[in-house]
Amino acid sequence: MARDIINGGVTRTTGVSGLVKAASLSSRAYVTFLAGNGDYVKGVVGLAKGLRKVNTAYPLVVAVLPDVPEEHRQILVNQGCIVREIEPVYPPENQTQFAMAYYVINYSKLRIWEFVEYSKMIYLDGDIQVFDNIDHLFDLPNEHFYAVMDCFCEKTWSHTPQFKIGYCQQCPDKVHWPQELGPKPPLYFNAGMFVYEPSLPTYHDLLNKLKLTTPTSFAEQDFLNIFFKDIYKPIPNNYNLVLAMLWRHPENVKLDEVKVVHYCAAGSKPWRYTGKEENMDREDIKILVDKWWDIYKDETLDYNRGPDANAKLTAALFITDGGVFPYISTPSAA
Ligand SMILES: O=c1ccn([C@@H]2O[C@H](COP(=O)(O)OP(=O)(O)O)[C@@H](O)[C@H]2O)c(=O)[nH]1
Ligand SMILES: OC[C@H]1O[C@H](O[C@@H]2[C@@H](O)[C@H](O)[C@@H](O)[C@H](O)[C@@H]2O)[C@H](O)[C@@H](O)[C@H]1O
Ligand SMILES: [Mn+2]
Repeated sequence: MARDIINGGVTRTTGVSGLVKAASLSSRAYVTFLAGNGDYVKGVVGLAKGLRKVNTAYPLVVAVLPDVPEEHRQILVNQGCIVREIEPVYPPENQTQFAMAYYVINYSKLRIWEFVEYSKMIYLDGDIQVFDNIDHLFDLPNEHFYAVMDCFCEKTWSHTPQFKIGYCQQCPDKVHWPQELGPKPPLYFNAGMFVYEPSLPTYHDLLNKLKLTTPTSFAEQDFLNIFFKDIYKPIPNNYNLVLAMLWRHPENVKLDEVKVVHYCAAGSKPWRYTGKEENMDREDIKILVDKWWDIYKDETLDYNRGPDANAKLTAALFITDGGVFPYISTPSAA
């Protein structure tokens, strides 16, 4: 029985083919993470609308910590998101100074490996926007962990040997890794976006290994880099533009080809943007922040309120095991 979650009514089943298609489609989803009762919910609303604008075939799951208020959860459901509450994950007792104090909550991202009703997921931070359809990433071969390489040049990296000698994997020929420092560090990804396969064995392995791993500056991002180092496969920067690349490695950025923007540089969160922090007065930053706001404010992108809302078919599907019913809103009828 399909249930139309837009109006909460019970509608006619959309037919076997629709359900089979929905079932196969619904084994894939985007997922993001939301904590607290602050303004990151705006980031997630923007992300939900951005994914809708690029006509993704897949839903957006939002893993929320218990401290996310009901009002914020309702906002997300009204934007067509699938809201899943998760329990926090804390790192072992430690004296670590995280690069940002709040990074300690980011370990809770690890819960998304438990979402095994999906065979493949793409994780996106709430401060990310998708400007081109990236559904094709779901077709990447399984058994790997796909993400974009990070950059070590911001002062948030000043505690590391890479930063101290001016080495960055984004320009490995500029400053070579010196023999005396031992083997070159393995490729390191930004954990704001990645393609992965939920798996209970991997989930339990992650949590068990976390208990034995001393926390470090970039919290769960460092931990995920250690855990997945043997199966990590870099994907092009276009799939997660870490904004610092614009001034650290402009030669590696073709802005008109960028598909995903990660507003992670200090002062770049669009919903808090003032333009006052370092680099935030750059024209390219202003353009990217405006592009985020254009989507956030676009009411035609609101869920089931777009111009072709009636033409859109929405197949809601119960998955009996957990009562989870992801919805599939197919792009407007041709
Ligand atoms: O108060 C917070 C801080 C972080 N986050 C989530 O955790 C992710 C990682 O934090 P952030 O993006 O701020 O880290 P950055 O990529 O800027 O280092 C965010 O994108 C949000 O999805 C959140 O929901 N509430
Ligand atoms: O908790 C650790 C965080 O580490 C990462 O953010 C950092 C890191 O990428 C640095 O390399 C950048 O210099 C910095 O700007 C950026 O904020 C992830 O984006 C975020 O989701 C989260 O995992
Ligand atoms: Mn981020």
